[in-house]
This record gives sequence, structure tokens and C-alpha cells, in this order.
Amino acid sequence: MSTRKSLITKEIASQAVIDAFKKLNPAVMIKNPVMFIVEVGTVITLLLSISPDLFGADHVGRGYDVAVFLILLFTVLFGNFAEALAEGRGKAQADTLRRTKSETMAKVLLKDGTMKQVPSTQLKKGDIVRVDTGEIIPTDGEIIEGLASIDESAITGESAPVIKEAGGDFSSVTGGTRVASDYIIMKVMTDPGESFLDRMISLVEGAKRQKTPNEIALTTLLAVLTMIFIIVIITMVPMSKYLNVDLDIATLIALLVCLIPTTIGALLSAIGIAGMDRVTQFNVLAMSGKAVEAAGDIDTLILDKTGTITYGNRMAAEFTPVKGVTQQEITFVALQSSVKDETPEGRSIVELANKQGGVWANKEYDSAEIIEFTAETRMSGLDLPGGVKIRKGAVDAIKKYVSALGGVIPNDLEEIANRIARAGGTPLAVAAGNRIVGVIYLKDTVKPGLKERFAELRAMGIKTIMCTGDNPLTAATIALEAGVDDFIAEAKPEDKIAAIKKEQQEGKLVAMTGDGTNDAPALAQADVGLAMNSGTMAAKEAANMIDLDSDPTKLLSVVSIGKQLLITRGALTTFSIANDIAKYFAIIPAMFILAMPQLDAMNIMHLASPKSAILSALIFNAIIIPLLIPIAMKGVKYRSSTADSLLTRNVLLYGVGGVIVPFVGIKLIDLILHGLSLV
Ligand SMILES: Nc1ncnc2c1ncn2[C@@H]1O[C@H](COP(=O)(O)OP(=O)(O)OP(=O)(O)O)[C@@H](O)[C@H]1O
Ligand SMILES: [K+]
Ligand SMILES: [Mg+2]
Repeated sequence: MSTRKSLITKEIASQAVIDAFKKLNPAVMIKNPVMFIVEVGTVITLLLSISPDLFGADHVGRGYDVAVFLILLFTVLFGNFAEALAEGRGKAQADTLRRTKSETMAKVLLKDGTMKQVPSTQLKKGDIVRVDTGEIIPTDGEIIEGLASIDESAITGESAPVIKEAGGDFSSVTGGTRVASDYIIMKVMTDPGESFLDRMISLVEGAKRQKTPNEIALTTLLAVLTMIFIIVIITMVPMSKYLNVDLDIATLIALLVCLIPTTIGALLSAIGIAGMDRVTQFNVLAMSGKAVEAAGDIDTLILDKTGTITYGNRMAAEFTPVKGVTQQEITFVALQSSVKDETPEGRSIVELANKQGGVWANKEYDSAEIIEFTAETRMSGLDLPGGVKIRKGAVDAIKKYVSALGGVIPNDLEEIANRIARAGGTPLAVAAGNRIVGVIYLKDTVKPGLKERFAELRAMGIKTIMCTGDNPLTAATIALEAGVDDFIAEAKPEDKIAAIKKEQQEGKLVAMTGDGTNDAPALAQADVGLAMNSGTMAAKEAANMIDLDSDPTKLLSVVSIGKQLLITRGALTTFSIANDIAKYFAIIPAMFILAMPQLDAMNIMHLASPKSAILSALIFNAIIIPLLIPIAMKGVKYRSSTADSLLTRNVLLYGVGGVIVPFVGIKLIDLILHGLSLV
């Protein structure tokens, strides 16, 4: 996004302060049971501050009630502030995107051939729109005519324009982007309010954020812990009566709040939101937090080849005739096979044929039947009016086709195709009737830097498998060049799904990256489906993540963020619960020491007075929340090579730290309170 900011700005922080108060609304708070209990405690101590004798004779004095009330209020506000801060950056981004979405007028082409100006917000699925140089594309759609360079910086932040054209995997355009040169005629693919930009806005804004299953499980666990502590505190009342100790309400509430897991309760949603936000900073749109978390546990990554590992602009580079066929003939048949093929491959073949002197009279083909390319048949071509069938396609597909018609396979076909495949190119066999005349060499380029990134994935224990419709030899060449662990060649769409299902049945979590319409079912089947932004609308709709930079190794960053999210949540939960031990040692002796001098053995902290002990523990409990906000937002550091040792290290760090830090903190606060003669 064009105005991506890496830091929390002053505006975001001050807005978060305001939002922290707004979030005090009990209807909002109840979604977070732990903090809701703290809020209830805040209200009760507020009542006690106003009328100290409300629940029986007061022994502690109004000042103490007011102190407890204020600390509790800040505890709740700190938690709200953390969540508001995490939400802030997304809200700011959403505002910028909304400005991009300014209303434009669209030129709709009507059936009678006339043009009508219509506001972009009124465009419906199926409308045909013309967009000229310099104009903003009014909504999402697919190019049906033309080739243009598109400036997508409003959405991707990338300033270099990209080429989009009718047919194939590069035909989708996004509302809010701009035609930088030439013109396009597009078919509207979304209804008002459902465009990519709309989805992006509600995503970064967190409007549709749902708790992930992990988060729900943890929230439930924290709520159960809270219930248990409430029961413990309630049973303390008759116990203390028996011991002849007067326990006032404010102290009981203070004790309860100290014991329930307020630290993680306050930071839990901020951790989740910040994780989603970090994904966005990497120019990846995650449709759900669940997908980000799943990315943290991925075992296998399946990638499509063309358009994902390679740039995907396969261009015809050479026409090679088989023995006995002239260069002229293969050029002409290749041309015939592609005059009606609107895919980029098809157009590049026509272009090359024209360059080599191949010409045709268009009207000759007007009555021909077009056989469009499908990923299923892996062929395309024409049935000429005279009865001759022209076909081109994957070599094995054409071989099968020709054999079925009783044709013979030329001896040198294999050799020609293999030479192309070994160079990493895609060979397309060309046939007229049952006669194979030669091979078209489609060249493609592997995206740079993949090898190193796949090696990093390997170090994380993630296996990479390339899945392609191309032949085994081309696949092997590209697989070697890109550095994937394994490959599956001659794969049809259902084979891609089968490959994913097979891994899933072995209990593995699978990610899939792809760009084509034929990848869409596989993207939907995978636990994490990452679509290239350069890809088709169908792929982007099926995926649960979209990489705006169309970089297949972006998954690496998403995996790191996912792992970081899980580790951060685990670390802060450990810390929060470990904290209790210290608070227990601070508060329990303080409460009972007068009635039971034996408890002095437990009084290892030697705090100034019972009141000071309780207030110090409560203050520590409150200020630890803002102190941990940076960790919740940035995440615990994650290094790829040490996944297991990292977990042990974190449990030690946050578990042991969680026990020690509050001992030190509470003692310090006690010394300060005492030094200032506040208690
Ligand atoms: N326009 C076309 N006409 C005829 N055959 C084609 C055409 N485009 C591609 N093919 C052949 O069909 C095969 C499958 O193409 P497709 O683009 O569906 O591959 P895919 O399954 O998406 O795999 P990947 O994108 O990973 O290469 C190609 O390898 C090629 O041999
Ligand atoms: K607590
Ligand atoms: Mg593809």
C-alpha cells in the first residue's frame, strides 16, 4: 500500500487513547471475559470509593478503596489501549484506501454499440466497460479486448506498471488501479461493495476479524481459570471469618484481579491483530487470521510452475519442423493453430509466425470452429471448414490425439521436444490432421532468487513440490533451476488437488501458491492458499491470501509471521500465568499475617505493610500490560533454523522470567510507595 508506515504514529497513539475509553462499554468488554471481570471489580470499587460502608462496616478507609479503583481502571484501560493501538494502523490504512476508492465515471458499452457514462458504484457484474489511457479502472474485471500497461501502485505500492491482456492468466484488473498506456475493454466481475478494494478495506480495518480456533480455545481456557479463581476467592470469605480476619471487599477484588490471567487477557487480541497487520506490511492480504496461524505450522508447499515459479509470459521462440517438413510449413501450421488462440502463448505464436513471413487471410478462418485451450485437454486449435483439424498442445497430448486418428509419430519428435525441455522451455507439438509437423518452443524465465528462499524453507522443515501441466523433462529442468525438493509433471487441475489431499491425509498442513484459474480448486483445498496478484480473479477468490507482489516465496515471510504469532501468544500466556506465583507470595501473607503469625515464613518479600503489598502487586499487574505491548505488537523474535530449541528457550525465558520479574517489580513498587510515604 502506497502509504505503508512501519511505526505507530502520534495520531494512531492518540486515537488509541480515545478508543481505550470507548471500549469500556460493557457490551464490548464482555467478549473478553478476563478483562470484563476486572471491569466489574472497577465498578464495585468505584461504588466503595463513593460510599465505603456500602457492603458492611469499612475498616480500610476511603483512600484505599479509591487507590484500588484507580489501579483497576488503568488495568482495563491499558488492555483496551493495547487492542486499539493494534487496530490503529489498519484503520489508518483503510482510510488511505478509501480515498483511492473515489467515485469515478465509467464508460459502459451498450449492446447497440453506443457508450453511456455510469458512476462506478453502479456497475454490475457482466457490464462491459472501456477504460482509456490515464483513466482509473472503475471496478474489478477481466480484460476481454486489448493489451495495456496498468499502474497498480494504489494497491500494491509498486510503481512499475504491469502488462495486462485479454485471455490467459494475466487478464484480471483491479478497481482503483490506472491504465497507464493504451486502452482496455473489460467485463465487470464483481457487484457493488464486493470488489477487491472493498474487501481490502474491511480486511485492514479488521471489520470482519474473527477469532481463530486457537484464540477461542485460549479465551475459553482463560475464562475457566478466571471462574476457578472467583470460586477460590469466594470460599476465602467464610474461611477468613473462621480465622477471625476481616477481609474487605476491595482487597478480595484486588486479590482476584492479581490471580486471574489479566496480562494475556489484555494482550490476546492485540497479538492477533498485530500478526495480521505484519502480514499486510509484507504486501500480503490475509483473508483470515486462521490462515496466518496455519501458515505457522505448514509442512508442505505446493507451487504451480508457470506464472508462479516462472514469470509466466511464455513466448514462442522457435518453430522446429520434424524430418520431411519444411520450415515454411511448420510456420504456417503453427500460425493456423493460433490465429484464434487468445492466450498470451497463442498470440506470441502468431507474432513469431508473422515475423517469419507467415501470412493468412483472416476470412478463411471465419467459419472455422475454434477449439479453445483447456488445462484438461492441454491442446487448442481449429477445425477448418474443409475438414482439416489443426491442433497444438503438450507433446504427450498431441501424440495421443494423432495416434487415435491413426497417424504415425515422427522419429525425431521426441528428440526435438527433449532438447527444448532440457533448456527449461515448453515444447508444443503441432499437428495438421493426423500428421505431426513440428514443435513450437515456448520460452519462460524462472523468477530470480528462488533457490535461496526455498533453501530457507527447507531449513524450516518445509518441503516444496512444484506441480505443473508441463512435461516431465521441462518440469525437471525448472525444478532444478528453482531448487524445489520435488515435482509433479503433466498434472491436470484434479491432480493438483489430489497431491494436496495426499499430503493432508498424512496429517500434514499444506500451503499452495498459484495464479491460474486451473489452480483455483487446489488453492481452495489447501490449508493456506496464496494467490499471485498477477493471477486470475478465480484464483484470487479461491485463495485465503493474496500476494500483491506475486512472489511465490512470500510464503516464507508469512510462515515466519505465523510461527511468530503462535510463539508470542504462547510466551505471553506462560509469562502471565507464571506471574501469579510472585503475586501469591506478596498478597497472601499480607492478608493473613496479623491473624496467623506463622505465615511469616511465607513473607519472603518483606513488604512494608499489608496495604502496600496488595497495592504494589496490583500496580505491577497493571503496568506490566503496557510494558509488554511492544512484544505483543512486534512479536517474539523468530529465527528459522532453531524452531524446537526456540520453543524451549521461550518457555524458560518467559516462564522463569515470569516468576522472577514480578518479585523484583513488586518489591521496587513497594519501596517507592513506602519511600513516598503513600502507604
Ligand atoms: N494456448 C495453448 N494451446 C495449446 N496448448 C497449450 C497452451 N498453453 C499451454 N499449453 C500446453 O498445456 C500444458 C498445460 O498448460 P497450463 O498452463 O494449464 O499449465 P499448468 O497446469 O497451469 O501448469 P503450470 O502453470 O505450472 O505450468 C502446457 O504445459 C502446454 O504444454
Ligand atoms: K493477573
Ligand atoms: Mg498456471
